[in-house]
Amino acid sequence: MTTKRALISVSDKTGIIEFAKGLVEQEVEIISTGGTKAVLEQAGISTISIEEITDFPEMMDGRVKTLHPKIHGGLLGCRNASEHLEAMALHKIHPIDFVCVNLYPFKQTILKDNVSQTEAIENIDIGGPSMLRSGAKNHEFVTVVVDPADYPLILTELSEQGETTLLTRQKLAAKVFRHTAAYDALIAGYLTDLVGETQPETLTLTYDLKQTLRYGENSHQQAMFYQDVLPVSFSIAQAKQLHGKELSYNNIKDADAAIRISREFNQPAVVAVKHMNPCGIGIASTIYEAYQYTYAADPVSIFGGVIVLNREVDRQTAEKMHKVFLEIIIAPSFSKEAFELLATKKNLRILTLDFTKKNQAVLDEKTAVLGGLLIQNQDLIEEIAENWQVVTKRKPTADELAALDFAWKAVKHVKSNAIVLSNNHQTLGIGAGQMNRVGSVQIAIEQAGEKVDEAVLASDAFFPMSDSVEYAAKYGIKAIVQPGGSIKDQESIDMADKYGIAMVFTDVRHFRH
Ligand SMILES: NC(=O)c1ncn([C@@H]2O[C@H](COP(=O)(O)O)[C@@H](O)[C@H]2O)c1NC=O
Repeated sequence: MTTKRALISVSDKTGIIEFAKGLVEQEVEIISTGGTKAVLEQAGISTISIEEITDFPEMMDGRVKTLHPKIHGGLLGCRNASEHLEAMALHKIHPIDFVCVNLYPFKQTILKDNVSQTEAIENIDIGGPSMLRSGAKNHEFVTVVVDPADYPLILTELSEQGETTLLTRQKLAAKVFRHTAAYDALIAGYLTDLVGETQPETLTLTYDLKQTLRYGENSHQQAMFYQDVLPVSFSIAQAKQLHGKELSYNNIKDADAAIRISREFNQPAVVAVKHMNPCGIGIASTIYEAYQYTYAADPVSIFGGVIVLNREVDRQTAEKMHKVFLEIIIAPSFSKEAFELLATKKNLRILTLDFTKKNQAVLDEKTAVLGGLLIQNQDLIEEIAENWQVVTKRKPTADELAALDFAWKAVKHVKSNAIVLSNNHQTLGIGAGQMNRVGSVQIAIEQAGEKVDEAVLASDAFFPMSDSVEYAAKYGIKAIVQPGGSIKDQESIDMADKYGIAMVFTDVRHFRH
């Protein structure tokens, strides 16, 4: 019987000495490449160098070392096919039964600051994936391992039954193909970005499992949370949980919605979200005041809400939040006293987020549909209120203009048809997700109650007819911001003029479906 052989060639040397020792104990011979060989020999494990097998030196800065028929023949030859065995005998190819390879650190390289293109390209591993793929293809006979976490499983099976099981080899092969596919996807993404290709004919995305969730939107749905393989700092995926129960599927979606809204504001701002819509947004000169505005915006809906504050949470603000049942609080930091107080609630999820990276958000937005994936740029268009077009006889006052600006920032985050009523620092009424626009106007006005007197109105898209303006006028709304663009714009303008409403057109629509 031929001696079993393992080929070890790893960039990440974690656990490799123990693994190699374990293989040697099972009378497996080891072949290894330059750096790996040095590490193993230093640990007293003798190995066959790759050059001895290939009869070629490692060359071209390591670009060519294992790319040789003596290696790939040893990995790919079927041990039960007479032709293959004859070819192996003829060409003196010794079978290789184990491949242990992990790849050049391409991801870590491109994540470095100011990395050169040359360095990135040099970190594209060619020989490694080739061996992994050869071994994985021939998993009927070959055990292939890419993840150090799997070394113990292999050693256990070898010591218990003298070989790995077919099922283990199949599982390891599947893992290898996932790994090489993700590795290549990252390289493809890097080069695609480099050449500025924005509409590739094939989309190769890769995400890493962050968390297996207890369930999905409902308890009978299975769910997982995958994160971008290149971390996005200002995101729920990278927020750090300091306290509380594990995030649920719905928590993650709501937190994401709240984080996106908080991107709109530079001054102290507090955002409260329920079911992916804001139920209150407040801005002020202090975070304490901003929270009070947010709470007062809708003291009923905030119950069970997700709160994002863009400044450190102090004791005073924490005391206020402590009085309310909240699911999640996210902020850049918490004072010691604030944290201690909030953490007395066992289940309350408390997270920190790096607000210094607020503007480094990803540019693309992906939405799964049955059988496909939609991709668009994020709705990050920069708008300047001074450039809006006043279409009515009356111009908005400076105070109304500030309120319209605030309402406009809020309405783009409300599910369409979206209407927001606000003053210049606080939402007062939010009408979300109605199938007709006037329905959203009615809900927002009803919610604002008596505060409708101090409110301006923002509509995420144009009014198809004048009924919304008429309804708003009846309740005393003094100013409106909307994109304009309806064939019946003039009817809405006439209606606004009739009631002395100041109306501006932004020429930009903010649907959110
Ligand atoms: N060129 C080759 O033939 C080749 N064969 C193996 N490698 C890689 O070289 C690394 C190990 O090198 P070393 O043992 O010299 O530290 C591994 O990440 C392995 O995937 C290669 N490098 C790049 O393609």
